Amino acid sequence: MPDAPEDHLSGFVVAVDGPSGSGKSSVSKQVARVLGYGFLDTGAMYRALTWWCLEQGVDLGDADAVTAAAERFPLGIGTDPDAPDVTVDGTDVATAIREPRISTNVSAVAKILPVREILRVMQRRLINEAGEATGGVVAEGRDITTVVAPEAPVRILLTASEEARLARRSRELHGAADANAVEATRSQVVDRDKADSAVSEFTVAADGVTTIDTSHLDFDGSVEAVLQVVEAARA
Ligand SMILES: Nc1ncnc2c1ncn2[C@@H]1O[C@H](COP(=O)(O)OP(=O)(O)O)[C@@H](O)[C@H]1O
Ligand SMILES: Nc1ccn([C@H]2C[C@H](O)[C@@H](COP(=O)(O)OP(=O)(O)O)O2)c(=O)n1
Repeated sequence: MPDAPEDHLSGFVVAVDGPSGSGKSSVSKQVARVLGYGFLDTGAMYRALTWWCLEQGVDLGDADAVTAAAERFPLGIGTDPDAPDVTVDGTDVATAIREPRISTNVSAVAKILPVREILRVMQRRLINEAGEATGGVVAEGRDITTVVAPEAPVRILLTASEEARLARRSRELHGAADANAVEATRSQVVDRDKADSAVSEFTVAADGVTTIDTSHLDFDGSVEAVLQVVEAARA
């Protein structure tokens, strides 16, 4: 009997996990561009599901209702690093899913284990489709190295100090990293990571996972550090 589609991974998979603001999305996207690989932002999937539940008036505290929404989730997600579109039932939600109302609610959705299992299956299918199309994929999130693609040949935990992560997110959201801007960002970074840590281990590297601390690296340095781990694995 042939393997079920999710039984093995197609293409060369680079799995990247880490806390908010560590640089997962931006660094992984650039690594995918350099390698000519696909790119999968799994956080965008949790965000889009949260957007859809809110849109439909689903009570995020009702795990059965959110799971039912996940079962019929009409998500479209691009894996081209230059066009990572996100649509829900044909509506472009790429900008809407970055709004604070989604950032503050997404952990409630991500903590529901049957929802995680539904998205895990979708994520493996997307990784395989992208891997078949381009030869490889860089997939990033919170549980890619441990749950979604634990057999990936490259598994990286991207970390950075809380101070560095707060400053980056603050600059991104408020254009500044002064004390007020950092305080306004804290709940979206620190509190969310605490909530997300209940269901995924992304603060300590699992066995076989390489930690890259980007606290003192600039963006290009972080990209280079990831590429070096990939090159070592392919050598
Ligand atoms: N090594 C780095 N040094 C400085 N800024 C960075 C670095 N990596 C990412 N950034 C910036 O920090 C912000 C958050 O990065 P992002 O990739 O969204 O993090 P994550 O996906 O882990 O939450 C972005 O504005 C990004 O350009
Ligand atoms: N593989 C993943 C990816 C994201 N999540 C959850 C946890 C996060 O709070 C949200 C949003 O993830 P996202 O990567 O967009 O968040 P940050 O950019 O790191 O702030 O989704 C998850 O539980 N598992």
